[in-house]
Amino acid sequence: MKLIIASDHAGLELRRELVALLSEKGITFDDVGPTTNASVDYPDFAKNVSRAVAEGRYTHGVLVCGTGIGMSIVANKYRGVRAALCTTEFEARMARAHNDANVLCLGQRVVGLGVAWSILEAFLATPFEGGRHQKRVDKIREAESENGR
Ligand SMILES: O=C[C@H](O)[C@H](O)[C@H](O)COP(=O)(O)O
Repeated sequence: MKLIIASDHAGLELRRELVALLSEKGITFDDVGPTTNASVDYPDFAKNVSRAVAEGRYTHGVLVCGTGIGMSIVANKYRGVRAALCTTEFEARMARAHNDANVLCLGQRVVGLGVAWSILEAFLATPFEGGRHQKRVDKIREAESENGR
């Protein structure tokens, strides 16, 4: 697993807390900012992470903004990126097991640290089930091709 994480200003605090927990647990990652809480545009950070996952430089990405919505909208524009906005651990497990999601989006203004950490842990620990879900993921790829992504 190769993990990359970023946020905007509205997700900065939660990102910092998650990054501290990842380090504590010995999980390696690259944190690509931002480094100050100055207001920034979430698409700029979503693009960096999504491009890195789309190009195969990272296997998993995490994006945090105020709601997680803007980040997920941008991330899902990238071919090969399956971004899931999760507010519960169950959603994170399903996003991995059924959808083979490779980018997790979180909202700092929506979930607290405890819930966010349980979501992230589930996201990182749950394997894709394959089987009947594989052909559905293949159809997502077909949809990307149809739309010129
Ligand atoms: O989907 C967008 C995100 O939630 C942004 O983090 C949010 O829109 C930023 O809002 P503001 O500029 O008011 O902090």
